Amino acid sequence: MAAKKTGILLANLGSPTAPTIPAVRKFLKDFLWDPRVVNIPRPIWWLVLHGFVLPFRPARSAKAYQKIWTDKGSPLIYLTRQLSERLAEKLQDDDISIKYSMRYGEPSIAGQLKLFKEEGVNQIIVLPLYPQYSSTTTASIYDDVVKELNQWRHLPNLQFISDYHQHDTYIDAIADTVKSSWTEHGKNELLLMSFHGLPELLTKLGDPYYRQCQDTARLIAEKLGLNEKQWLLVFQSRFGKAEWLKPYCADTLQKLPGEGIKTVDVICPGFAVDCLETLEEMAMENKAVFIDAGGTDYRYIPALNDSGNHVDAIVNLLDKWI
Ligand SMILES: C=CC1=C(C)c2cc3[nH]c(cc4nc(cc5[nH]c(cc1n2)c(C)c5CCC(=O)O)C(CCC(=O)O)=C4C)c(C)c3C=C
Ligand SMILES: [Fe+2]
Ligand SMILES: [Fe+2]
Repeated sequence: MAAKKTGILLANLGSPTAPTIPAVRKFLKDFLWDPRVVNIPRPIWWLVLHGFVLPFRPARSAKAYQKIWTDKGSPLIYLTRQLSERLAEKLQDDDISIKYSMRYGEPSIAGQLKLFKEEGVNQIIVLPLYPQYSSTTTASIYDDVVKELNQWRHLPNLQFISDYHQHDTYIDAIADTVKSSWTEHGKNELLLMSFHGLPELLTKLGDPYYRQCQDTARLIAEKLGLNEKQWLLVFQSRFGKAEWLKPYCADTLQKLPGEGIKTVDVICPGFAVDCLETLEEMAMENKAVFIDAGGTDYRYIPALNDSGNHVDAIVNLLDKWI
């Protein structure tokens, strides 16, 4: 019998290959054509996407990507890669192969699964780097995994981690980042917990994302001993004209100084690693909204990224299978 060999596949969203208009257009075309992300009848959505979104949005998004792009490329991609490297260093096991992948772009999920096959892996654990499950993100990774495995004759054991929104070590790790910030810089009046938004309709159709964000936020607040006046859950990154989950982050930041809250700490617990949505939208754009409205201190606390706490949380999460 072949020795047990486990493949751990971290999966994240993906980024354009460069912060340029053509590269961003290619990325958005791939991402926004996914029916899990936008579930509008195909002919109608094709016309809207090609007539209104792809001619205009890439210029705006490319500008935003330029502000956060680094020598190592997109933060989302290099931080996911570094996280997988730290995880391999921590596990130090020849029977475990760790790879990272992107749902849109490279390295692709299909390509990394094929490499596992060549390595003789007979157990695969897929960990989407989305603590809260959404049909738009987590399920799309599942679709991509299954699309590849559908072509295999000999299927491995497969474990798909659909969420970890209330996992102890993940909650502890986030709470620790907040405590470290408080120790280093002092505690602001309010802890704002911002999650990526989602069309409201999806919750009505059974997507558990909204409830899972509420659970995560409450658990973090409890862990930090905050009363209900000391924290707030908001949703960022609205896209398009439909109603999305509320309260909207930017509207809230606009109002807070007028209500007497002039200093905020900000975390984004739904993002495993920093990316466009945290580094540009939260740490730059929304900071300006708050300061322009009369706020005096806005502190964005980074995502878990490739920290030891994050690696420990993932090892703990995978413990049952490795
Ligand atoms: C209908 C549109 C979108 C849905 C639904 C959506 C859900 C969703 N997205 C994330 C995580 C990320 N999104 C990121 C970027 C991004 N998201 C959308 C649109 C939807 N997201 C767009 C158009 C973009 C691109 C940037 C822009 O033009 O504004 C990213 C960052 C990618 C990067 O390269 O850094 C992440 C991460 C979640 C978790 C989610 C549902 C819960
Ligand atoms: Fe998004
Ligand atoms: Fe955004």
